[in-house]
Amino acid sequence: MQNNPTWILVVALALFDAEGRLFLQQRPTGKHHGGMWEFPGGKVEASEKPANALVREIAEELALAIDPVQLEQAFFAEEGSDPAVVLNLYTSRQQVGVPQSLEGQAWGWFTLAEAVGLPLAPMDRKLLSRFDR
Ligand SMILES: Nc1nc2c([nH]c(=O)n2[C@H]2C[C@H](O)[C@@H](COP(=O)(O)OP(=O)(O)OP(=O)(O)O)O2)c(=O)[nH]1
Repeated sequence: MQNNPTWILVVALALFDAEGRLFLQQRPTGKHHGGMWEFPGGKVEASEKPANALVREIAEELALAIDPVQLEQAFFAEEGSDPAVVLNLYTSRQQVGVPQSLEGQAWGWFTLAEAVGLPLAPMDRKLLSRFDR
């Protein structure tokens, strides 16, 4: 990617458990949208394919081994400028163990009704609204 990109690509995961609850985590205070809840994920590096970046981010944040074969492309959102942030959301129903909070973030499993009641980062709220309740 260029030194001053006009847009950046972020990948995120809507991970559902066996009861259909959704995994969300809280952004650390002091960061952009600090304290707000989000789908786990992060920025795609220049040398990476998006799905590989997602697997890396989930391992780094939660010590979970996400199987790329079980990822489905879902929705995207775009926000801002200089740079614009493009967020690609994937879904997975892979049954994972208990996530570990490797970055100290709060997390939980939420029904969709519970999730909409959380203070969500703006694009995460937009994306969440795409799921049927
Ligand atoms: N999930 C989410 N990310 C957003 C939104 N709006 C927005 O600018 N972002 C940005 C914040 C971050 O730059 C990026 C998400 O990547 P990340 O989770 O790796 O960000 P970060 O703050 O931990 O990393 P960094 O900037 O410290 O390198 O997307 C939003 O509504 N939801």
